[in-house]
Amino acid sequence: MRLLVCAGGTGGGVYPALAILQALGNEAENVLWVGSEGGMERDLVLRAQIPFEAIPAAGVHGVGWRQLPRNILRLIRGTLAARRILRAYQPDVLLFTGGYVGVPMAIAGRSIPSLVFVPDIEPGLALNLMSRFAHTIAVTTPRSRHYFPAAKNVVVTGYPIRTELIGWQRNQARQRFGLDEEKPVLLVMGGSKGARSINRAVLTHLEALLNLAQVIHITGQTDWPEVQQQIAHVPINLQHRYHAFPYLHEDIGAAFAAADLILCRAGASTLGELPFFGLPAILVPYPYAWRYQAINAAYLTENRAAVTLDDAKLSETLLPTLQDLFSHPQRLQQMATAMRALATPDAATKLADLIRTLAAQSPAPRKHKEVQ
Ligand SMILES: CC(=O)N[C@H]1[C@@H](OP(=O)(O)OP(=O)(O)OC[C@H]2O[C@@H](n3ccc(=O)[nH]c3=O)[C@H](O)[C@@H]2O)O[C@H](CO)[C@@H](O)[C@@H]1O
Repeated sequence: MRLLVCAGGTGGGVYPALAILQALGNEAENVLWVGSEGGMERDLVLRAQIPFEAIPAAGVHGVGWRQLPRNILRLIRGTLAARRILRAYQPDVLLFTGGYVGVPMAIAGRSIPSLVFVPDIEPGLALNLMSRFAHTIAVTTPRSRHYFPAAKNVVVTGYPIRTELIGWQRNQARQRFGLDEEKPVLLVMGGSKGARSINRAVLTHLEALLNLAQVIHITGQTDWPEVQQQIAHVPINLQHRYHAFPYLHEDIGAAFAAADLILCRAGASTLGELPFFGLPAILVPYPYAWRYQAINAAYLTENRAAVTLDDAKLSETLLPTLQDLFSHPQRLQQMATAMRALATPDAATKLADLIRTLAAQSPAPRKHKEVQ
């Protein structure tokens, strides 16, 4: 099977595809990953030792008049580059999991069997466009179905989990970070790039927060220097409770397994990774990402697995919410149970099966008309 993965932008577009490749195992030997020039996918994909090529990509929706001609030009250049890659690589199947980079590839490769995995409940603009060309659309929750025409082949698979997240025991995970086994642990993260408002609210209340719980704080690269300066102001007797990192690669699974509660954005991964770990959440949807994160957060909150806080009021609401939750361990336990009930641990396997089925439908090699 010759598989071409086209995904990128941020971690949210990359990790689901990596999880699917892991589930394909040896069958995924012939893989080429096409990402966007300058995206964060390059490092993540090369880290996983997968061959990588970059093409120009840019969004055109909601872009100002000055920027629009430049972005349209990039889209055209991206489509031409995608055609060249398809002609040279001749894939049997295309896999898309997110990012603008998929749009030129979906246009250039529209005759090739393709799977679009939509991680968020509501498909973003780019995935919506790609799904028009897709042979199969896979979604995280049944709630996504009504965003697609009934005639489309939509399969609910759940959100795929990377193998490096699996297998951590709570004790072992706590030891990994040098955490006390008895005291509660709060994990703070802002998605793959960090979240300034979450970082600011945590730093503002850090002392009070460390009196409530031990904290693993993943800051993102941008705010890391500022956070490092603040660490010096943490009272000496509380410093051992604060564990800050700019980013965690393989150890992110240990952070999830060690925590009793997470404070985070509501990116698509929260629909899969938090249920997998049965990790109750305080969700702060990113207010500038259309409605996607608000819809994800509403789903987890309606299922009583999370509470949602407004980004604009976070500095006032964060501490009382944490005090309330940590003083009601039974409620936290109920949220954990509700979160675990949403888990779909076989999602990666189901997605790998869909790819196998599509590969079997692939026309004889070197017959894809659009790319000749
Ligand atoms: C601001 C923005 O537009 N965010 C979007 C972006 O978020 P983002 O790129 O943050 O994506 P997600 O929240 O879905 O996933 C983040 C991923 O990064 C991993 N991780 C994070 C930090 C770390 O230190 N180590 C690590 O491995 C997490 O485990 C997770 O797998 O893509 C998501 C998926 O389309 C969308 O739902 C979000 O709305």
